[in-house]
Amino acid sequence: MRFLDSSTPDFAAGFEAVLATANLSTESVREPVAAILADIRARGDAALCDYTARFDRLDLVPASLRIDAATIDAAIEEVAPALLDALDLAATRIETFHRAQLPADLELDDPAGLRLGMRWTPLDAVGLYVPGGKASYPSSVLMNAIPARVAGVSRVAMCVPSPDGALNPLVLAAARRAGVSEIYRIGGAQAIGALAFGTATIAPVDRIVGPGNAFVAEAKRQVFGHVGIDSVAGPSEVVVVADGGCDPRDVAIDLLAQAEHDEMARAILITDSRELADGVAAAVADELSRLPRTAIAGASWRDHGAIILVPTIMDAAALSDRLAPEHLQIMTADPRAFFGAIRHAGAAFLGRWCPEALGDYIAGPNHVLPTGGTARFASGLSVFDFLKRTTWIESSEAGLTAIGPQAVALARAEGLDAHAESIARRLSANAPRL
Ligand SMILES: NC(=O)c1ccc[n+]([C@@H]2O[C@H](COP(=O)([O-])OP(=O)(O)OC[C@H]3O[C@@H](n4cnc5c(N)ncnc54)[C@H](O)[C@@H]3O)[C@@H](O)[C@H]2O)c1
Ligand SMILES: N[C@H](CO)Cc1c[nH]c[nH+]1
Ligand SMILES: [Zn+2]
Repeated sequence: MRFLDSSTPDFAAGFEAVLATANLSTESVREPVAAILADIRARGDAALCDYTARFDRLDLVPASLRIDAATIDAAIEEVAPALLDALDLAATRIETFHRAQLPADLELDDPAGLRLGMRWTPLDAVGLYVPGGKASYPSSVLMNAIPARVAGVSRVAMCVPSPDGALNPLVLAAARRAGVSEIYRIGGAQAIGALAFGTATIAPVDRIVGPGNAFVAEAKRQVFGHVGIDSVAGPSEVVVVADGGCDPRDVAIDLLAQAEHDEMARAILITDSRELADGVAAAVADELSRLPRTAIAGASWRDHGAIILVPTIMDAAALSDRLAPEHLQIMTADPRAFFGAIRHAGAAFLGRWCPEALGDYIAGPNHVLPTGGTARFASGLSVFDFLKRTTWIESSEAGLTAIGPQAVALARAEGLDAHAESIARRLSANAPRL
């Protein structure tokens, strides 16, 4: 963990180093991912089965890539009813929040006599990536699939790795609850390649969404253009802004809740209280000694963790914006005032009673969020990722007469005579000539 005091002369260099580790780079896996994608494109299912055997230690044949309905039914039978109820509450809340996002079509009466509009249409087929290497994520199934269904996508294909053949029953229950159409037991770059290019068993999709490790993130980046993708959601991150009124143990466990996702995850505290900073450092060490995922969380905290001391809590806003974190947890006396000063964050959690984990599971907004500083220009998953827009123009003869001559003039200025003629030939003889 790095400790930085913004009042010291070496702070700028130290903060640059924090920024450097926070910037998403998948450069180191660019070549292996390109090779996997090329192989999937060339050899389809056979390559998919080979990589699954190599990386997930699971021997498959093409017919066993897809998880059948009987396996899903049997898995759901295994899940405790109370857990299915919790899943259902989460699904209902996520559905309500995403339904409220649905945009209305636009239709304008134009003063020149045309009608102009914009119509939203759901995508036909999407691919959802649900991570499954170091942990299982039933919650990510809901977060990926529910917005797709709310948007009206008819084919929702999901890939989830099952290392050593282990399938999490709650992942399958979540897929059933959220209305996933097809589930494949594959992961990594090979799953992204199969969804993008298609194989004999898996039909290609139009857009691939969902978080994953560096291999998944880089594969999505490489298939972009052939298919659409959402933002690049890589290893998890949190910036916690906390003042001296907070309990150091609350802050410590909130930082570790992110660190336990991945050795590459990043958890950063910014505070105006030296006492809190020292208390959190001690509490993290203590909590790490008892947490089951101590190896992963400990490595993340050691290599990517930071505590930054600032003179006043509002000074934390500019630093947080430079990090543009996936999650920003605001534990200050007036969290709304602090949030008002923030421009870049995937999602914000306001107040001492709002740990980020509440948003991971059940609050309603999506937990698939931009990481690695990409919150500067990207947003979390929403119904908009599953919709596209078509604009439309309807013109009468009067409308064409009103604005056609200017279009003819512009077409001639571009030297595009067929464009000019296609309008000019429809203009009435007494329309103005420019
Ligand atoms: N941003 C978000 O919304 C969000 C949500 C949940 C999880 N996450 C992140 O998703 C990530 C999940 O990662 P994960 O590893 O647990 O699961 P994963 O499913 O993303 O990756 C597992 C796959 O990686 C591939 N792989 C592993 N080692 C490889 C190698 N050496 N060469 C080629 N391929 C290899 C394998 O095919 C394996 O199936 C974590 O970083 C977690 O923080 C992010
Ligand atoms: N915090 C993760 C996004 O970075 C999402 C998640 C799923 N389950 C638990 N957490
Ligand atoms: Zn989480």
